[in-house]
Amino acid sequence: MTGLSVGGIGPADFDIAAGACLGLTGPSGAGKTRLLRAVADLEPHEGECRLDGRSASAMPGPAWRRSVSFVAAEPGWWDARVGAHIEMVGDADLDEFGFAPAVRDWSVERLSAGERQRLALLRHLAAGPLVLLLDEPVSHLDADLIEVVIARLAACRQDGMAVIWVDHDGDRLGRVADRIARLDSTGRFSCS
Ligand SMILES: Nc1ncnc2c1ncn2[C@@H]1O[C@H](COP(=O)(O)OP(=O)(O)OP(=O)(O)O)[C@@H](O)[C@H]1O
Repeated sequence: MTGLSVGGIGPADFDIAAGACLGLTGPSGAGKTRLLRAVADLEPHEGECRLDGRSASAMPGPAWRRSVSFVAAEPGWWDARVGAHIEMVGDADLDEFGFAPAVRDWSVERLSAGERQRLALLRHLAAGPLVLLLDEPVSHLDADLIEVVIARLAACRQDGMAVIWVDHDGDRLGRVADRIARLDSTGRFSCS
């Protein structure tokens, strides 16, 4: 990312190698979500994002987002039935994340916050992104499930997927990330 800024947040300059994880933290309202959305080309922004030399501005947004996938803190659902969202997710993956295959027949409405979080993550992973942008991805999970998610993401990183992980928990970021970036309350970006 070069000179990335959105609504007075940034500019942010950083590179992420394949398989690396950048942690992003900062106070509530600093602009972490907006910065992730800018990386995903979901918000008008300045600056340039490149993936393997390809510029986001030279690609249609949906094509960019197939490679650079944003997992929102509150995932969106477009069908009343869970199964419609996870057609590409196998039963073994569901099991790993604590679900029986019958979850496909559940209504989205009945899902708990943590169930939504896990299913949304599985849905994004099934698409095989090169970069995953995670906005507080384990905020609704218990300690055991947090470990499941961390282990799964570590395995994906072994396969080359890069991650930006937004979290308020500095200890957790210290565990999962190679480098920590910070937005302060004025939107100033710094990276260790
Ligand atoms: N489309 C928008 N236009 C203008 N301001 C916005 C827009 N979306 C969000 N904001 C504001 O930008 C600021 C940063 O929001 P953002 O959601 O990125 O913060 P955050 O760092 O992710 O916060 P939190 O840790 O609470 O989730 C907030 O003050 C928010 O109200």
